[in-house]
Amino acid sequence: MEKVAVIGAGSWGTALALVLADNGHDVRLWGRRQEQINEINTIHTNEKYLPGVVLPAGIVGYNHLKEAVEGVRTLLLVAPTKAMREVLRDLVPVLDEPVTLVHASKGIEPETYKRVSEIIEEEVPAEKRRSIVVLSGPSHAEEVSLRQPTTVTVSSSAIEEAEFVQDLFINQNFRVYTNPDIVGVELGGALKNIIALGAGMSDGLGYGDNAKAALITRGLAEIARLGTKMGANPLTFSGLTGIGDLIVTCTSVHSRNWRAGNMLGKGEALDDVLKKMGMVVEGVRTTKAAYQLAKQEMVEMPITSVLHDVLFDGKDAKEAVDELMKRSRTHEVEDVSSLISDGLAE
Ligand SMILES: NC(=O)C1=CN([C@@H]2O[C@H](COP(=O)(O)OP(=O)(O)OC[C@H]3O[C@@H](n4cnc5c(N)ncnc54)[C@H](OP(=O)(O)O)[C@@H]3O)[C@@H](O)[C@H]2O)C=CC1
Ligand SMILES: O=C(CO)COP(=O)(O)O
Repeated sequence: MEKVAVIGAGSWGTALALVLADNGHDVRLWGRRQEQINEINTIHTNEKYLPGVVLPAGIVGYNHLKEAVEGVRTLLLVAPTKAMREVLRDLVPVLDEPVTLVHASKGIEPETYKRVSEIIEEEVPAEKRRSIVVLSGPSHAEEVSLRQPTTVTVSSSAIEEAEFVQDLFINQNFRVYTNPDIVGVELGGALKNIIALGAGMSDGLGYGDNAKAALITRGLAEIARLGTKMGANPLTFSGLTGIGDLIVTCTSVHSRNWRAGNMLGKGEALDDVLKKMGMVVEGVRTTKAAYQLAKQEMVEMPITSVLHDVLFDGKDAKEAVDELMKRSRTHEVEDVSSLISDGLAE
């Protein structure tokens, strides 16, 4: 049995705390609102984020970070990407021993283009961390908390640390794989949220399954294009954290990104949509980050680019689709076009 502190009592932190408690670990779930922590400790629910779910008694809520992390060797960080630096800056002074830092957040920071593991590396001094491990994959909190079959991947540069985390979480409902490609695992998880916004928008506009299949497939192509440019293994994008997460987020009504996109497609304004959601919609900030990063790296990302214009420049969603459909003709598989331009195939 391990002592694990889960930092972030939103939907995903609470669902992962439930998996750890089911596995018999001593789970401390930290949240910043005292009334939420009282609810977790007295009636064992977190109604705002996981309505109807009764939490195992093995989850104890904490409102004070220092108390939550005392004597703990493993921390699971599940704050929205936007809040990650702030949370880490509060956390570092209360860490006495080096810890394994697992994170399960999916985003890229717009100002720096940093992945979450890079933010952790910057904020937590080397002497306070054993390793950084990423947990990602097709996994909605709503289904995990009902103990429905789910698969995820953990990734770390230290395989024994990834296997340690695999063992912490794995059970008959929650199957955990390892993959050493941190860059690919994190970029797949972050960038799929952009495409999910687009899939929701397409549904909101009244387009059908053909359009959604196109978005998923061409979305994967541009995710892999940027990902490999940033150093990822292209094979990672055909795994759970690539196509797997893209499928679930583009097709599930649980997806906050899909739902936000759907409202945008129906003509609602971004600010109103975000207010209505009441939960984090990571794809919005990640669209900004990916759009700028792709420009800097000179990587073509047509879907991300039109979505950026819809979200931040007032482009009409229907016009954005027209623009995508009217792009000049091209090959489906880039390797073919480079072979042709090199005169090696025709
Ligand atoms: N939900 C899911 O199914 C999945 C989510 N993820 C990822 O997990 C991450 C967290 O998402 P999720 O749990 O769904 O988000 P939610 O919107 O459900 O919850 C957000 C949580 O973060 C807290 N929070 C927000 N801002 C701050 C801050 N500045 N300081 C401290 N805590 C803060 C909120 O606290 P408060 O209630 O007090 O506002 C709340 O506990 C995201 O990166 C998401 O992409 C990944 C896989 C699945
Ligand atoms: O990452 C997720 C599922 O794997 C959650 O996606 P949403 O944030 O769109 O709900």
